[in-house]
Amino acid sequence: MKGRNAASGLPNILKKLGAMTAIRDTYMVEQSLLRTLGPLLGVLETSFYRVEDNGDVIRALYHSRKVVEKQGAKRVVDNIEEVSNEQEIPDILRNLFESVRLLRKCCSRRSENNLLICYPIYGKNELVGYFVFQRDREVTPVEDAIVQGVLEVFTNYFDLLDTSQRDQLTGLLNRYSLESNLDRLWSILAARQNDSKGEQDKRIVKPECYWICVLDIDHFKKINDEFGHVIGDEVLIIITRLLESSFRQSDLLYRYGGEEFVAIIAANDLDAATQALERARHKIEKFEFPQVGHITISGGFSCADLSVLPQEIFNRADSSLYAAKKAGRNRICFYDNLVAEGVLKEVAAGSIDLF
Ligand SMILES: Nc1nc2c(ncn2[C@@H]2O[C@H](COP(=O)(O)OP(=O)(O)OP(=O)(O)O)[C@@H](O)[C@H]2O)c(=O)[nH]1
Repeated sequence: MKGRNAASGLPNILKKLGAMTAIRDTYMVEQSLLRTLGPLLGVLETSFYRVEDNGDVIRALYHSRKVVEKQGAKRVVDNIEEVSNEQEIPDILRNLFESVRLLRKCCSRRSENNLLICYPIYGKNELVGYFVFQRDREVTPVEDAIVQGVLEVFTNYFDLLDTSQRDQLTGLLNRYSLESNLDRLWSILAARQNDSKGEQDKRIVKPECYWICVLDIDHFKKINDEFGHVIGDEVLIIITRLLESSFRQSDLLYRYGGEEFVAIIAANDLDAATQALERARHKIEKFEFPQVGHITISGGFSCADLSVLPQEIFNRADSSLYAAKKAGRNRICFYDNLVAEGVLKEVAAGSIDLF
């Protein structure tokens, strides 16, 4: 793309920015960023790596486009793949990330016949990710200005959306965000199922299952009544931090209601999921809360089974939480076990609409 072409592509760029800012879901906005920048730079593959505070990659998005010809007509087909806990980032890319992080600007590395080019992405002045693509030549000053501009619109809009999806007291994702993420999770699982029928991508380490857990603080009303709402709020914040430190960065944690949290965690099997949840419960049980002393939580969880509606899985976890409360609190119950023990009756899939 020469300078002249880039300028003449302005209406197209504005159209794409308009489309990007019409989206109301943070994950879709990330995808839209790649769909916008790939064609602008004339490349077929782009990637976005989201990083946590210490610089570790927590999520990667890979976008690819190819032109397919069917009955004489050409069509562009694009594909987005999302990977949590990406394990196999090549050394050359890690090295490039490090330079970009230290220099706080776009850097490139020669890789065989191509250049690997990486831009830093900032949110609230902190590094939040990298935008990466490969090409046979460096970016021109005009392209550079366009990429920087698009990245700036992206981060400003992303921050705005992210704020609207977060609970103000704890900073956790809110109930509205859970609703959209549950549907998204089901789409990812469906894509994986199709994937496993075809050729598997060896690069991706896929957890076998996601688990949805509803957690609730025990006797929280008593804490408010005895110590006041300010202390109650402090307890909510401390419990949030304890839960966050018990799960992986790539797991999702929501404040669903007053003293109710929802965790969506990736784990290979029931044992691993139980361990993660028990670790969280135990951490809270052991903690000495200022003024209040010891507090416990109860929880119920279920496996994200694709053949069942997301709302129904949530309902299973929620009824398991109710069973945990009834059984004496300070415990986490698994839905299938409760059904096998006859404590809960299996509800027909899809018959309940919670949201
Ligand atoms: N401090 C504070 N309290 C809240 C907030 N949101 C909800 N609550 C309180 O949370 C309490 C929830 O009480 P209940 O639903 O009766 O549950 P509980 O006392 O925890 O009892 P169990 O769940 O049965 O163990 C109520 O007193 C609410 O006022 C909040 O943002 N801050």
